[in-house]
Amino acid sequence: MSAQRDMKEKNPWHTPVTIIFSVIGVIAIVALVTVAVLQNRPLPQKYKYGIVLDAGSSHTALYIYEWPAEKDNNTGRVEQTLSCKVDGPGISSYASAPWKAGKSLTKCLEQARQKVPVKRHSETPLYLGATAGMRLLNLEDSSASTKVFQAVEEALQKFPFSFQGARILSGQEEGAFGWVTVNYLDDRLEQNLQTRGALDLGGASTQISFVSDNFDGSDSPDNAVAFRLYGNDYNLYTHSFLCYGKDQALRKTLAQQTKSGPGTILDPCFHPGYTETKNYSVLYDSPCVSDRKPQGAPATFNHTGKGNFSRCQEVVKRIFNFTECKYSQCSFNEVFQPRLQGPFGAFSAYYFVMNFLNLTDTSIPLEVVTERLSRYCATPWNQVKEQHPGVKLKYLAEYCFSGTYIVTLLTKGYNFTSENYPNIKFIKKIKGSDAGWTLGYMLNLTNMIPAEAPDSPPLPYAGYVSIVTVIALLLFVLFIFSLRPLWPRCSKHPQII
Ligand SMILES: O=P(O)(O)OP(=O)(O)OP(=O)(O)OC[C@H]1O[C@@H](n2cnc3c(O)ncnc32)[C@H](O)[C@@H]1O
Repeated sequence: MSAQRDMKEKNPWHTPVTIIFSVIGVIAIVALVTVAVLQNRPLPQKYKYGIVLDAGSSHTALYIYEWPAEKDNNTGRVEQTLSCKVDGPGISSYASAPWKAGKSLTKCLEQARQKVPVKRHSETPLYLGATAGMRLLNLEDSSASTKVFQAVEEALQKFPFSFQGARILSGQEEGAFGWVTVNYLDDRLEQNLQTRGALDLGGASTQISFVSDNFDGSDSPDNAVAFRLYGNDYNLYTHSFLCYGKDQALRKTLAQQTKSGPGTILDPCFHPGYTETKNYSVLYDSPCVSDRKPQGAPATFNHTGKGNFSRCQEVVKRIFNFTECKYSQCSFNEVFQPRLQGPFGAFSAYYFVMNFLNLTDTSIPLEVVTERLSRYCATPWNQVKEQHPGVKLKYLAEYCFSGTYIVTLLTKGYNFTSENYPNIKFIKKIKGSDAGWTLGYMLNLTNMIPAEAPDSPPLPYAGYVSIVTVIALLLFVLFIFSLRPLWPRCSKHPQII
């Protein structure tokens, strides 16, 4: 008893001090862990939005993009969150009743109004970019094109978004922004990987854009676009062929066959058994063919299918000029084109048509592609209609021509061969976003792709908090050990001093 009393008397404050330090330490740990957990708990994601209207020659489509609101320098990933196809034709078709062009857009804009949270409406930029249809209308009748834009702007300004204007994109912009879209979505720009060329087939124009080692723009400055993206320089080759979209190319091919204004044309690009009465003035109502309108032709002609792929290819080839080239190498129509390089993504009508024909797999050799097309073109029209009851008749009637045109454009026009044809990938979407110029256009106008690679902290935030917590714990344990001399002795045999 007296020994125990001795011990208590020697260290009267040992136990309370240790308890106080321990309590403080435990509180410190709990506080640290709470801070780390609170900092890292998933917050409800907030988004920003951007809207782009693609006013194409055949139709208009609205796309909404979203990206995380809290990212600095707009470095968050941009994704398509809604697409809306406007009913009716492209805005250039409303030249005689411009107000209808504006009205046609309202349904999709209403959808956008529902989709974008109300508190983001006023800060959401809204762009309209028009492509080859409006380029042609502007060439043909610039005052009609101005009126269509006025009507469209009036309609768009009625919505609560931040309207940034409606304009015609140049062919060069259309090609370059299509290339940016494809490579952004594939993460090839940020990661500095080999880029993918872009092949876009619209209704009125077609674009080819790619990076080639032997192109620095000096041969043909009009085809050069220089970009600095994420700290890397790109010298892009791009060309847009106006009147070589699939609808205008079809007009050109028909115009080739109706030069002398016959009453009937036997067209190898349409199925046997197909026959329609068509109007000459409708066929030649486009600047792509208007100068070739036959004199003294009847009002209508009989368009009759013969279904012959190789003869169709002969007719299609005649719409290209391969004879003249003032450069070291050309694609067609005296347009410079450097050596094809790298993988390619082919979208829009390239995809629609090749997907219908079951030919999106480019490991199918080109000879097999042409064999299949020959068989398809030779299929009687009635049989084709029976086999595809749900497909729009206009598209269905034209797939033989469209497939032949695509193969001819790629191989004879751009010089793809059996060796590099497999480098092409027919694509519609990449990671949920449509391939096309709209995303690249918005990224550019909102400065979403920095010229320099953003400086990133050496550690991600969660890693930083975890390391701080572990170090704090270690320090605390060391601290407790440093108090060892003050620890109460827990011996079964009390020491008597
Ligand atoms: O770029 P521009 O030349 O202005 O044309 P666009 O913007 O209207 O062109 P799209 O990419 O929307 O469409 C390209 C073409 O594909 C056609 N098209 C769309 N859907 C199709 C489908 O399912 N099958 C076949 N063709 C289709 C459409 O009519 C056009 O002729």
